[in-house]
Amino acid sequence: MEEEHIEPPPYIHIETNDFLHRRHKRQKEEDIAVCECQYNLMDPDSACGERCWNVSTNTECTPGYCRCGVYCKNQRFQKCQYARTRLVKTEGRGWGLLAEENIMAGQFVIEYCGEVISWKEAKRRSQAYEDQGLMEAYIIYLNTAESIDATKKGSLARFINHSCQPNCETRKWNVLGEVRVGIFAKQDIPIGMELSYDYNFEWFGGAIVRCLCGAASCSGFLGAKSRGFQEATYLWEDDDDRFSVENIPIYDSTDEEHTSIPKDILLAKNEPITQRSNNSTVQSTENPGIAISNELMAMTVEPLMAGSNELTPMTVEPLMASSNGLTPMTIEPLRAIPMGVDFVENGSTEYGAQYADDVLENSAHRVAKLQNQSSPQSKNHHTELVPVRSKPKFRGGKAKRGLRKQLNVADICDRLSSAVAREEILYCEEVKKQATAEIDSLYDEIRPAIEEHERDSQDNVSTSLAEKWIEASCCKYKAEFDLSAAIIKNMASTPLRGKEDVIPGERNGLLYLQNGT
Ligand SMILES: C[S@@+](CC[C@H](N)C(=O)[O-])C[C@H]1O[C@@H](n2cnc3c(N)ncnc32)[C@H](O)[C@@H]1O
Repeated sequence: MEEEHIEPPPYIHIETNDFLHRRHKRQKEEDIAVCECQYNLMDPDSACGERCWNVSTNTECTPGYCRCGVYCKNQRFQKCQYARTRLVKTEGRGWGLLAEENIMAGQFVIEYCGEVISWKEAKRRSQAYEDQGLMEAYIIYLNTAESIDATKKGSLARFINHSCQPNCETRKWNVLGEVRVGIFAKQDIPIGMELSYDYNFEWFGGAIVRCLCGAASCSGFLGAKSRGFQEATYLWEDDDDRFSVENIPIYDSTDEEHTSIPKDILLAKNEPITQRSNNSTVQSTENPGIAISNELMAMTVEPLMAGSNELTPMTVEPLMASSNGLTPMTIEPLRAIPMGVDFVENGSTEYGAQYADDVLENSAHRVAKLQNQSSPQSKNHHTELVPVRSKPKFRGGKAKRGLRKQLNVADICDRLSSAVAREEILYCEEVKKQATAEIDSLYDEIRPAIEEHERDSQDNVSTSLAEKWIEASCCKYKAEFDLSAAIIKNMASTPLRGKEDVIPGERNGLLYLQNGT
């Protein structure tokens, strides 16, 4: 093995994010969340463990404010309390990171650090890196307005490879007023195993890379669910030839030897750049031997509702009709699934706070009517859905924004038999969540400015902040619209299934594979 002779291409190692387009936020005293924990020598869990309010809201305790003082266990990002890891050369996937100790499920592994840049800059850089022939992409989403670029500066987390069946996941934490991204173990990880997470929702894009994770559930390409990938491959257009990417240049990471970071973007050292080698020092996280099969067939879909409001049943060809023996089926039109209501497991339905009572009344009436009208097939799916009104609870202005009509995406996904359809909806939901989180964090920024303005009515709220707010609002509305559109499209154009058809182990319409299954 050449392990001792080769090194990864140079980069600048950092352990906290570097802010390029703005200053690090200063946490205001009134914004500091102080938990109720008090350290008790006899109970080690008393010092900000699972029961800590801050832990349950993914917020780190602020030193000097937490009563547990030095015993506080909820400052892991701040104290860089990382798991022990080791860099290794993998087969075909460049460098990777291994667990160098046994890691427990839920454990904080490492922070994904890099340069915090605006979304516009991320787009510009991503294109520039691609133009420079950089095959490894290190930009991930932080929120709808910002990204983290670990290309030139970063922590060891930049070496964690993607897997479609990963043992880690990313989680966002609030640390001293800033959002930071951590890699957390999804399961117990034994010493020596390669760490991986699913890039999909974080992936900024870049060259299209064939995924070599080897998982049985492999989606074929890195970030196949990412917006960048979908835009590049025109997934939802015309004949809906999703995943038919023959015309797009695909970078297969085993195809060629290549330099990782072009010399002109290196900041750390001016050393010769390490060539990618096919020598392997580790095995892939899962089944490295499994050949990648990505034979998804294009699906034929009749035009959506043919431009009329008449809701008539439509014929849909199933996905992969030739391989799984499914035959074309007739599905009920969308009316069988009333939108704008939240289907709850026990049959109750919650409406959003913004609906006036008469709207609620009408909706309830309509839902009940539709249920009576629906065919036996749709009855089978939806007869248990009974709308009930729940009074909105307003507590302060901020909560109001959160109380919009909610869709129960998990329930909707459970009704869809097409994995691709479910994935699209889950992707849109994730984007919507990020857009919501972004506007929530902006609210915290804009609120003090507004209050200040109201108090002494002198200064205006800064234009840039107001613009940011408007932009974030637009993003959020767009994300909500995209989610609704994805649901409508997929419910109307892909086969539905009954609750009884949901496979054990399935959640949100996705099957979660256990290790070794
Ligand atoms: C964040 S970097 C990960 C570290 C990278 N392997 C390195 O050597 O620096 C992401 C890049 O690693 C490669 N990569 C990560 N996961 C992969 C996978 N499952 N299959 C193929 N290539 C992968 C791709 O080139 C991708 O652009």
